[in-house]
Amino acid sequence: MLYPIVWQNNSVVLIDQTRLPNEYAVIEIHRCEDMAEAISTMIVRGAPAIGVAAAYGMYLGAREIETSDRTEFLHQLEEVAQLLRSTRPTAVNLFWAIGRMMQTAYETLGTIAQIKQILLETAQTINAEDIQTCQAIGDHGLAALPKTPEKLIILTHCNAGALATAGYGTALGVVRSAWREGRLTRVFADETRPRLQGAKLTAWECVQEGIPVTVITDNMAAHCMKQGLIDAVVVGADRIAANGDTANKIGTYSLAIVAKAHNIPFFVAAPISTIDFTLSNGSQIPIEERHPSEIYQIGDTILTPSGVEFYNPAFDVTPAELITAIITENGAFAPGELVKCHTISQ
Ligand SMILES: CSC[C@H]1O[C@H](OP(=O)(O)O)[C@H](O)[C@@H]1O
Repeated sequence: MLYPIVWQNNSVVLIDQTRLPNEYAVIEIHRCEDMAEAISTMIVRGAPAIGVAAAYGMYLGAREIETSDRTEFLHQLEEVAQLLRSTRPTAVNLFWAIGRMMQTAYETLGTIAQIKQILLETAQTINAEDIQTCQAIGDHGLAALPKTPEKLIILTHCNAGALATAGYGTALGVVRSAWREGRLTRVFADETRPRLQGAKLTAWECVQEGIPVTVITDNMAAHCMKQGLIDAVVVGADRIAANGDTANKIGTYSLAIVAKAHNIPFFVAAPISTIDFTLSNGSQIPIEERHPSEIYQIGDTILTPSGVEFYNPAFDVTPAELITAIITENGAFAPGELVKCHTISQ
C-alpha cells in the first residue's frame, strides 16, 4: 500500500507530491516550520493527509519547546498550532487534527517529556486511524455504487487517493474496493486544472496498481456522460457542512451539475473528520485562493499575455441537493442525514 506520510528515524518522511509523476522523491521533515511549508506548498496535500501532517507538525513543534513550566509549554504549543492553522484554510481535517493534539496536551497531566511522548503517540494514532477509515469508506462506497450486472466506469476529480490521505484514499478508496471486488472496468480521471492532481496523481496511483485509467480534460466530462461512458462520479471533500453542502477541488460543483443533468449518481467520499457540524451550510466554508502562477504557468511555459488579471479559487461548494450520498467510515448517508453518521451502519 502507498503511504504518503511515514514516521521514520525520528522524523516525518513525506512523498514530495509536487514531483510526481515524473519523479518519486521523498523529503524528511524534522521541524514544525518545514512541515508548515510542506503543507502550504502542497508537497503534502489532500484534506486527510494535511490533517495527519499537521498532527506530526504539532509533535515536531512540541519537541523543540525548552521549558519545564506546563503553562509556558502549553502557551508555546498554541503558537505551534497557530503556525500550522495558517497554512491552508479550507480542509477542516487540518483544524480537527490540530485541535485533537492540543486537547491531548491539555488533558495530559505529567511531565513535559511525558506530554511530548503522548503527542507523538497521538499523531501516530491519527495516522493509523485514517488508513482504517479510508478502507471502511472504500467498502461502504462499494456497497453504495449502482448494482448493475455490468462492471462500472467511475469518474473522479482531482486526487482523493492514497496520496491525499494516510493511505488507501477516499474516492480512490471506493475505486480500490470496487477494483478488488471485480466491479470496476476503469476510472476516468479529470486532469483537474490548474494543478492537475488528476492527471498527475490519480493517474499515477492507478497505473501503479494496474487499475485502468483514462485521463480527460475537465471540459470533457459532460460529453463523456452524454455518450453513456460514465456510471458514477465519486469525489473527495475538504469540508462538508452540517446540511451536506461540500467543499472540494474547484470544478467539483460543475461536475455535480452535469452529473445531475445526466441522472448519474454523484458520491462524496470523506471521513467524518471532514464534516464541520459548526457550519449550518456551505456558504460559510472558507475558500482558499492560491497564487495565479498556478493558472498562467505550466513548467517553464507562460500561458497568458501580460496585462491580464487572474482569479484562482482552489475549491468550490457543491450544494447538498446535487449529492446522491456522502460515504463515510460509518456508512453512506443522504446529505441531509449527516447527524446519523456517528452511528455505525450495519
Ligand atoms: C481525500 S480528499 C482530498 C481533497 O483535497 C484535494 O485538494 P488539494 O489537492 O488542494 O489538497 C481535493 O480537493 C481532494 O478532493
